[in-house]
Amino acid sequence: MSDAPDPLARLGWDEHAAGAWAAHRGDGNLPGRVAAEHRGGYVVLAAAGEFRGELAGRLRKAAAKDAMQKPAVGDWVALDIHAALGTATIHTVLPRKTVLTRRAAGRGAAAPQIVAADVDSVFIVHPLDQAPNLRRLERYLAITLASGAAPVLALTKADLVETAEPVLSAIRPLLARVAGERPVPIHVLSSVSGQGLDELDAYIARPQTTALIGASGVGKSTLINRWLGEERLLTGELRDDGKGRHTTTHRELLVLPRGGLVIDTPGMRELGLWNADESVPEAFADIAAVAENCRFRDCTHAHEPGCAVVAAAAAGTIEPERLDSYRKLVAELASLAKDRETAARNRARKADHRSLRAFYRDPRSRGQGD
Ligand SMILES: Nc1nc2c(ncn2[C@@H]2O[C@H](COP(=O)(O)OP(=O)(O)OP(=O)(O)O)[C@@H](O)[C@H]2O)c(=O)[nH]1
Ligand SMILES: [Zn+2]
Repeated sequence: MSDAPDPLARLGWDEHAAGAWAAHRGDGNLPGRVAAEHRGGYVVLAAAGEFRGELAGRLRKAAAKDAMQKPAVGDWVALDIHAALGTATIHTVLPRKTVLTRRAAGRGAAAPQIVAADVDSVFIVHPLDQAPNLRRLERYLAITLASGAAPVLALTKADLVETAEPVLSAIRPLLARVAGERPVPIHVLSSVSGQGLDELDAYIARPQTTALIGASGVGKSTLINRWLGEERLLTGELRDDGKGRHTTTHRELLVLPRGGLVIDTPGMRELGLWNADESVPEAFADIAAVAENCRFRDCTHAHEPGCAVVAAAAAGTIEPERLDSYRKLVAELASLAKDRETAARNRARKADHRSLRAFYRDPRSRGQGD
């Protein structure tokens, strides 16, 4: 690519985006990318600059019915730009290349929430000064694999430990069992000393988009600030002394000096599985391979006769913790499926009630919301 890329290339415009856009060329709209979502609306980036985005009526209605249709940070969208007002109407979300999705937080909600769209890699961030929570890493891995983006393990705060070896040897076996052609890369980093940062150039150069996930305080914002070359994001320290700068506490797509783009995902406590039916077995390829030999296809590997997984655990070829973790994620997927069924039934029932009320012109239905 040339030294002076066209403005869309600066937003991560790639073959996929160009292909997705082809269907919209000629309808008068312009392509743009969702950089942030606020309570009242969106921030979108386009070739002509940054605009305040709002949803077109039709898209608003579709998004209210189905959360996956709602524009998310990272999405390419078709815009009607009102340059004089600094605003843009978002008409369409272009077909996504990848989508990182979690189950919306909160009790009983059987709805998805998009964490980031159209990312190429997802950095799963873990600090070296903490013992790795393998269960948590397995969950991050399953969610990342489900997104279609490439998982990368970023081990931060290398300056705080003498050696990364204990954490590496705990994590390596877990990553070695992930199905797929490419092994999951591991990077040992420090945003303080700069160690390992030059290994990351491939992820943060044009036209790559990278999302960072991980618990609070693992060093996501600090790493992004390093990439930005400025203290743009609010980090733990800044938060403590409460200095006001251009800071952010929400998901935001940022353009990096090297031409890549990055999405921070601060403050995400829960990462419930959503579309992970296939990626959980992918993250547990070792157990999934053994499970092929279970007597029942829908074996939960708990108490069924002829369970090959339980037999392998008894024989010591599968670690009990790993089996336990796998079972928990499989159970979470099963309960999600049940909650989704219930939610769908309730929606259908509500629709029936509405049409019945309309049919009988029930006076109670007048002036009463539901
Ligand atoms: N020693 C050391 N400290 C670091 C490093 N990276 C981050 N920190 C510190 O760790 C703390 C948390 O870092 P953040 O970057 O705010 O963590 P975060 O992952 O963005 O956290 P949330 O925004 O809450 O999700 C801050 O005090 C940082 O200064 C590092 O490489 N070395
Ligand atoms: Zn079984």
